[in-house]
Amino acid sequence: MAPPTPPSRSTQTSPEPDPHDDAHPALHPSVTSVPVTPGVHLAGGSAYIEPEDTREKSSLPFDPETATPGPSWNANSYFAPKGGEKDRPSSPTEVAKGAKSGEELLRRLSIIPDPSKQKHDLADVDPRAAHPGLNLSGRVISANFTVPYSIGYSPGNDWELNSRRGTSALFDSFSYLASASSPWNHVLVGWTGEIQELPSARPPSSASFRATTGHVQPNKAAAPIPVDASKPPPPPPEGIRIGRKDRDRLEQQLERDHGGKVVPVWLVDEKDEKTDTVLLKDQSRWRRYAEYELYTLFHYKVNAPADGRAARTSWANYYRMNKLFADRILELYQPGDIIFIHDFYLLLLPSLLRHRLPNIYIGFFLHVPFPSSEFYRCLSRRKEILEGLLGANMIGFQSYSYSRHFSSCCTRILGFDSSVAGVDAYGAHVAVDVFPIGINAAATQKQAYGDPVIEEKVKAIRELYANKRIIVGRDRLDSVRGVAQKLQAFEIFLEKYPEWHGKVVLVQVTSPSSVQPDKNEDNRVVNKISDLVARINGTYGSLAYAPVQHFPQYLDKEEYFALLRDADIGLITSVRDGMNTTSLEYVICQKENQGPLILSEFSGTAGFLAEAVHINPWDLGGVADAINQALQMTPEERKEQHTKLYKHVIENNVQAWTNNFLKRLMTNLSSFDQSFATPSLDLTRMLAQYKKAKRRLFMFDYDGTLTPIVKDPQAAIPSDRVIRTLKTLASDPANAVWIISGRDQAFLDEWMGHITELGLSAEHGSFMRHPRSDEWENLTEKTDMSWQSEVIDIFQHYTEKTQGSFIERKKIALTWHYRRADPEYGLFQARECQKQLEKTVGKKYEVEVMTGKANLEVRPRFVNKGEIAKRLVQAYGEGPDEAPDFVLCLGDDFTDEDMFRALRQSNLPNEHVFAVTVGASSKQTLASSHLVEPKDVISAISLLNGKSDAGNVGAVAVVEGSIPESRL
Ligand SMILES: O=P(O)(O)OC[C@H]1O[C@@H](O)[C@H](O)[C@@H](O)[C@@H]1O
Repeated sequence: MAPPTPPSRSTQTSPEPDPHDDAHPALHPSVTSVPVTPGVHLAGGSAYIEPEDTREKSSLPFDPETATPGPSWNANSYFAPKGGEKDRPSSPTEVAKGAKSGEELLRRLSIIPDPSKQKHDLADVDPRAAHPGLNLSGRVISANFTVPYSIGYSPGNDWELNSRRGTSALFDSFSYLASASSPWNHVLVGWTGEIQELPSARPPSSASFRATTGHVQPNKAAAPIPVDASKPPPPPPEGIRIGRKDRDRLEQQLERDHGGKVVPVWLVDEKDEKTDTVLLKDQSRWRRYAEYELYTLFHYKVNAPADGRAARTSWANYYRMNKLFADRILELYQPGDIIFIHDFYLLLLPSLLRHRLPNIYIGFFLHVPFPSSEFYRCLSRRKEILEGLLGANMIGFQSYSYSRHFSSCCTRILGFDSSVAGVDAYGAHVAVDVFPIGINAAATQKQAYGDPVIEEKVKAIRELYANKRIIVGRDRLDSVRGVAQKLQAFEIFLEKYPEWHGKVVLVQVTSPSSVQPDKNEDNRVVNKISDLVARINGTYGSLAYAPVQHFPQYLDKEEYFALLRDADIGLITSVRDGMNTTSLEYVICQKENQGPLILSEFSGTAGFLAEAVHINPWDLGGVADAINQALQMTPEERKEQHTKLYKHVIENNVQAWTNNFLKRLMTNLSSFDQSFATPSLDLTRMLAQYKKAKRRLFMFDYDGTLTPIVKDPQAAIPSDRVIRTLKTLASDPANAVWIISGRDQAFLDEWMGHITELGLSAEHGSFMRHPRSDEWENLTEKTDMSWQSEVIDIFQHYTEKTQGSFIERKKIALTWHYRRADPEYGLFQARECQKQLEKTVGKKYEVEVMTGKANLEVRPRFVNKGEIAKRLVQAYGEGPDEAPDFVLCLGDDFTDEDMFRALRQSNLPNEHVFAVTVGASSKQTLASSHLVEPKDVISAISLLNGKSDAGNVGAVAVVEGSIPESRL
């Protein structure tokens, strides 16, 4: 089949702006405020500067020497905005200026396509070509908490859009997706962020230099931003009112003025329908739950118990925010789009989307750490968050340990089967994988080395710190960044290695945090850092020398790159960190100097940069020693280390990361595509055959089929609804209804014995009780049972080793249960036990060792549920008017596969047999269809009984993988 052809935009010649046209991204400047120029209609919505990386194929890695930077939406967006003319986007007039011919002019204005800058020949490089079955639209809709701008509003005027600081790697990924270098069309959906009203009267920010050393200010022209000034000024108490015209204007600006289409999500407090005006009051409330609860806990910090009402409100806001994102995305969605959701602000979005569009393709990436289950389980909304995420088809993490923690939480908290490859949830397989994010390496290199201003600064900083070795650190103001640990380790270094006094400086830049979990903590961190700096400089400094140069500010980008280039050591001591982009930028900037990188093993980057010097930031003496060793590395050692690091950062750049994620998502979508998976039970067909049939046979497993699996097997008793449903079914004389279970006679008698119309089979077919009879037939009477004592001994051994496990002794079969034990340890022990049983009793006797749901069972090989199924079918006779003309067989585990096998081997026509497994559609099974859980089984039987609530089962199929809203 030919690969789906994405809507071709590169051949667009219409002068009318096409709202879906994102083929011509603008090279995103650091500050933009572009009016929509009346009378100038440009393809793609605005004039653009083609990113220089159009030659860069998506088949990465590329050659760092020749590669040029990709478009940079906010490349290094944490830099102080400059606002100068050269940073403004080019107006159409400016773009047109240098054109040497009419054709070039039209090309520059994007009115006709530039052949050298078209998207690649998709058949050659498009990864979608490998997955024709997915019917992809060719578009990626990214969902990120905010758009890449800080937005300023002045009623009636163009909106002011300033590059948003932080998450530069992610914004570069969006930029890449929107560029001509990627085969995708791209739309970014994000909140506007806290909109600031711009009254002309408002005085400019009174930023002042607050370096705590007071000794050196690297560049007076840089606009250092004091930490406290980073937060937007509080909105006026009555809030900000925004009318429809102004909102439309922002949407137009965002749609036309950037490297891809941006669609804002409006999070508002009130809306006046009459005037179509929205009111924004407490704008920060949308981030509160994510930043106060999730960010904190995901970084292994616990908040003090808070007032319950406030917690409920912030959760409600979080849910609502996710819901509004879902609404916005669904307005844009076209079948075949891929939804790529980012980070901890949008953890509920996957399921909210899946709930409404069951077949939507969703990838999710978590940029921050995911904590171990021991920590995660402290979260009060732990279930809802996991369930929200499990609506995705694939979930990506920065490092292997985070992905393992996640899978483990799904098993421990939700009871889902999981492995390192993924989680089986709600009848679907959710893939889990690791994708450490990179940076736009080529762009960083070009910026750091191509600019004469930077060259000058490199010289100036060198002169400033002449004869000194520079250790550089740049971190956000947040206790998890480990700045205090860094300073303490540096203090120990100075104490332990006095030979370095006067010869080493630590230049530490601390920029404001991108999240606002706790103001008090911010202040505590600021005070602690100030105290440490003062103490170190007081103890080891002099009038001419301050060992710590601390700058609590954003640095101008030229200064930042110059500093990274001048440094002799990069020092990262985060105590918890998803991915540290400073360390990657440092590696690029050290192309000439080849300085070593000291990196905390608690940063997600450590797994990515295995060649760096890894340290434990809590081991202050160890960090001090690492600094000393790094300072003494020979040029050969430095070169060897740096070459490896550099290659790694260049090859695993953000473009490669983006491509990798999407490629893996598509592979997963293809392998778990519904056409390969077990289909849902076709209720209509089943009902039609049921109505036609005259001799009907029903075979139901019990645990996991008619009742859910619970911690205590004795507590798995049939509900009133199950009993009534079975009774009604069995009361039809045309129906033979059997329960075929691994349970013993006593249990089946106790709970279902009173329904005399039912047939019962206990212990996997060892015993049978026919309908309307009290007698149990023993099919194993003559069997040698000497194996039992040996099995008991082995089970006993594992019971002693596995807290919470226990043995169930039945007449014939023996079961070892670990469902009350630690799920992961229990599973591990069960595998060991199984191996031992198979090597010993399994070889000596005719017995089978079977894995069940959190249990292991041993029983004689010749008795199994398949034999019973065979018997029951044969009991009708073989002739066309004798054999059952409707068979419904339901089971959930390995032991039930014997029944499905027996039915496959029978001579019954396929259309008369409904072999149904209960569980994930991805499960390996001999059944021909599946239902998700026991309640769907009861709904399906009710449908045959003619009960109206049977409709639920259809709904279950539709909302597979979604969270019930009531749980939220
Ligand atoms: O075959 P079923 O009904 O799924 O039961 C499987 C097992 O389920 C367990 O819960 C019982 O304790 C076992 O005795 C039984 O064998």
